[in-house]
Amino acid sequence: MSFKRIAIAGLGEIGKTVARKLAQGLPGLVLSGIATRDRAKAQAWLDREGISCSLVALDELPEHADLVVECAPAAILDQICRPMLNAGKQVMVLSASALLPRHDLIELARAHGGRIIVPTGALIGFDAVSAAAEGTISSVQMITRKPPNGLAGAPYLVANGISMDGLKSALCVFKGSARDAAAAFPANVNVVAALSLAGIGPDRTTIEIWADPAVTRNCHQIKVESDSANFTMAIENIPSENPKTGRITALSAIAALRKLGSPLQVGT
Ligand SMILES: NC(=O)C1=CN([C@@H]2O[C@H](COP(=O)(O)OP(=O)(O)OC[C@H]3O[C@@H](n4cnc5c(N)ncnc54)[C@H](O)[C@@H]3O)[C@@H](O)[C@H]2O)C=CC1
Ligand SMILES: O=C([O-])CC(=O)C(=O)O
Repeated sequence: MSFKRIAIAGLGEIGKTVARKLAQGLPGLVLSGIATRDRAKAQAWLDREGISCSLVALDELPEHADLVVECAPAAILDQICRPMLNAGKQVMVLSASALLPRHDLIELARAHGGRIIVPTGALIGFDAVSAAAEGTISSVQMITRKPPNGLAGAPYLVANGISMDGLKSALCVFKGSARDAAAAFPANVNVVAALSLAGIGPDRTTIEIWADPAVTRNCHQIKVESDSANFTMAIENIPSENPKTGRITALSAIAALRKLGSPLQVGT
């Protein structure tokens, strides 16, 4: 059996969970490298976990992997994707907000026979959305409610002087397109960026973002109207140790990896 070599870029909340699972074993896949900012810290973590894996530089990833799971800060998306895609390889992108304005990376994948895979991540129902998109979708509307600490520090809040401190009741902090939301909240609503790529694009997909001290989970509601079906979907994500990131995100990446090596594929 030939194994697909999987590397991880970014050993944070998502990267650690994916690394653990790959080290335990996913059929047909092998953990082949990790690119991280702080090598000493990463090595100490690998030692504690009993995982043996080379630490590599971002530009060395194509030598070590057939597919890289990108789970790093949005700012370094290009440094991860470009070398891999130039080499005709695959990148699983979690930083979907950063991908939204980067159509050139999709063109690069096309030009070199590479591939960008965006898993459903912290959201739900991309099977139904992409099926409906084969017909005609008239609207995709999303409402996100997060505990205030799941939004704190977002560039839009900082630029507009909106503080999350001592918030007593739910506050709508943003209403607009997925494109504008991804730029305004790059580490908080990757979900709407990915949803827009699955459906009708970043300008027609809309979102309201609420900071809500009454919720403890990252809650997303989606309403889709189309000529094949109307549907509403909701998910309440338990935040991980990183309050911005739901626990299910890493599991979605693992499920997408598992599909790569599986003889049975269920769902679109
Ligand atoms: N698509 C989706 O549904 C979701 C996407 N995300 C996104 O996924 C990405 C990862 O999320 P988390 O794991 O929660 O973030 P995290 O902040 O826990 O981990 C990111 C890791 O990247 C490392 N890093 C920083 N600079 C680096 C460099 N130059 N080279 C290699 N590594 C570097 C950091 O040290 C950190 O360990 C973020 O962009 C986040 O916004 C998060 C949740 C849902
Ligand atoms: O999309 C994101 O960046 C994270 C998110 O909303 C969640 O984990 O529920």
